[in-house]
Amino acid sequence: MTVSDPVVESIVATISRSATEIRQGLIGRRSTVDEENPSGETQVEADIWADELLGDRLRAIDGVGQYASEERAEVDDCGDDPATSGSFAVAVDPLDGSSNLKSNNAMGTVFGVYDDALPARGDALVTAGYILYGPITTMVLATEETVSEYELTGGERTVVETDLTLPDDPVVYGFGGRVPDWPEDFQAYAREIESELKLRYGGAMIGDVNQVLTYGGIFGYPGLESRPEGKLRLQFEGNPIGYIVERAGGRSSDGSQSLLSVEPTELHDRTPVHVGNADLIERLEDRLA
Ligand SMILES: O=P(O)(O)OC[C@H]1O[C@](O)(COP(=O)(O)O)[C@@H](O)[C@@H]1O
Ligand SMILES: [Mg+2]
Ligand SMILES: [Mg+2]
Repeated sequence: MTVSDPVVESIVATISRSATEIRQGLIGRRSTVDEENPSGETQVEADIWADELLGDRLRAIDGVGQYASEERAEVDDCGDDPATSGSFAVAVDPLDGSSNLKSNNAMGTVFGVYDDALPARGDALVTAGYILYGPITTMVLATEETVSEYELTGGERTVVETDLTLPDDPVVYGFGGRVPDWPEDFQAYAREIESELKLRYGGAMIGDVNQVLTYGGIFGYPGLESRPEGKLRLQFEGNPIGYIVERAGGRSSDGSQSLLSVEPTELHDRTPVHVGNADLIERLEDRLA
């Protein structure tokens, strides 16, 4: 199954073909380097390597006007301006959850294809997806039409599900950040959810969101007392995940509105992120109001 726009298909094919290589290249690249990314976080060798690999390949595609990643400070202009031409901007979190490399746990790659210049609102996304490096390498891809799941091996992508939707009856939840750092209203909401659903938290947004897409439920990384803007980045994490979950029939929220309506101010903006079954997100917004 391919995406109807040839440039977007080329972007998706490039990322999915690179995924098996990225997975293989993690070996020997687990240690931290003496560098910080633009969000002030320690980088591991693999973060920088995966960013360079994806950046080189995506910038070479005709019709990609901008490449941006969590690992580089500025937008890389590599073609026509996506705001005024038919070009696309690609925003990537090359390795999501890379601190899990040390303990050898799940990680991912997240991407969003915008038809506007970055930083852009999530409703400018035309496609978004993620790779999950679990026991099997899979890709979840959301387009305007549908959400599909693929298995990736040796550069090939094989469809396993063409119309992925969030199960109606929620089963799992996962919330990031230290509990004492959660604002009181979020703590009260979490107490309710704990009594209804099962905890699933692995410390990589992609792994945790994939649990929610598989079983139904809610994933959240809230605004914290010490950091009201939360931890996750709007362009590289919040928008793509919000788009995917909304396309799959769920909802996304920054605590008061859909992530896709959040107005960005800077490329590396952070935002609280909540995604999951619509009724759970509505309840959350009521509690935080
Ligand atoms: O360790 P914490 O505070 O629970 O944070 C976990 C969150 O941070 C992240 O690892 C941030 O992503 P990066 O690894 O891409 O910086 C998310 O994947 C995850 O949801
Ligand atoms: Mg991430
Ligand atoms: Mg990352």
